[in-house]
Amino acid sequence: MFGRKAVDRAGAAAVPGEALRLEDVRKVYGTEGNQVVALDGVSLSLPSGSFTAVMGPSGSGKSTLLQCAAGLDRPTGGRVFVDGALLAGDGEAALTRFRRERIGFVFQQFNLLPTLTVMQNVTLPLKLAGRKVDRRRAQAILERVGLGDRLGHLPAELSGGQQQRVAIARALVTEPRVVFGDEPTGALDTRSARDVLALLQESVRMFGQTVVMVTHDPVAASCADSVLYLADGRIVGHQQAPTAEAVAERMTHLADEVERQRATTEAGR
Ligand SMILES: Nc1ncnc2c1ncn2[C@@H]1O[C@H](COP(=O)(O)OP(=O)(O)OP(=O)(O)O)[C@@H](O)[C@H]1O
Repeated sequence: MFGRKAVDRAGAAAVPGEALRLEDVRKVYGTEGNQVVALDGVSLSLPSGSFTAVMGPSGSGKSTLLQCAAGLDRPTGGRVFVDGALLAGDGEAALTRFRRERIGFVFQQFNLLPTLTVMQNVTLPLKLAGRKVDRRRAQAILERVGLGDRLGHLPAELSGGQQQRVAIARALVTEPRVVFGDEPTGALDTRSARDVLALLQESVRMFGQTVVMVTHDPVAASCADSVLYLADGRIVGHQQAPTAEAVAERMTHLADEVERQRATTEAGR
């Protein structure tokens, strides 16, 4: 008897302990003659319980990578596996189901529903997925993010940092295989950003959550276990146990390198 994870529908063997795998993922925007290659053959494997930051110059493909890995968009080529399950199937409904079952997402602008209370926002993903709404569990998660006394408040009655903590609770409530963050601290002041990063770290260290976060901020990236560097749609580097200084230095080199390569390409035209 094969377990769910033993063999996926495409026949590739799942790797134990692997939360996310991308195989030669490509994303091309636009139509012929006017194409942008946003991802140019990205392959990666992230273990369960890891915290990864994705960095790279503007336009290097970070958001596209996240969108494709999280099932918010479909790659043009290659394969994405979340917890051994292949992101496949036709149409939006299949993609939506995949996301609801396996993915949590935290956006830069929080994306809470303004007319719903904190508790209603957090339990919404369970309702949408047709799952039992365990209010006690939702409350426990909200207590964990420090908002146990704000259950009946509306998002507009909270600070930006508090709203992002609600968004994290909402992402965690379905027990997703991977939580993706697209600049989750981008709209926050330093202190709120620190709180949000500490929460993400805690979810990884204490609860074995897998987190992948795009950021422009070397300090935020240094909270992750490792950093992946993208340039022109490709992974060009990987750093373990990053410090903010090391990340900032790498980014400076990367920006110079990209600038040099672009100048060489322009000169060759
Ligand atoms: N919907 C789209 N249609 C056409 N081109 C797009 C689209 N989305 C992104 N691109 C292009 O794909 C490339 C990668 O964009 P992406 O947003 O992934 O980069 P990024 O690294 O997240 O950039 P930033 O740091 O500025 O947010 C860019 O050249 C961008 O212009």
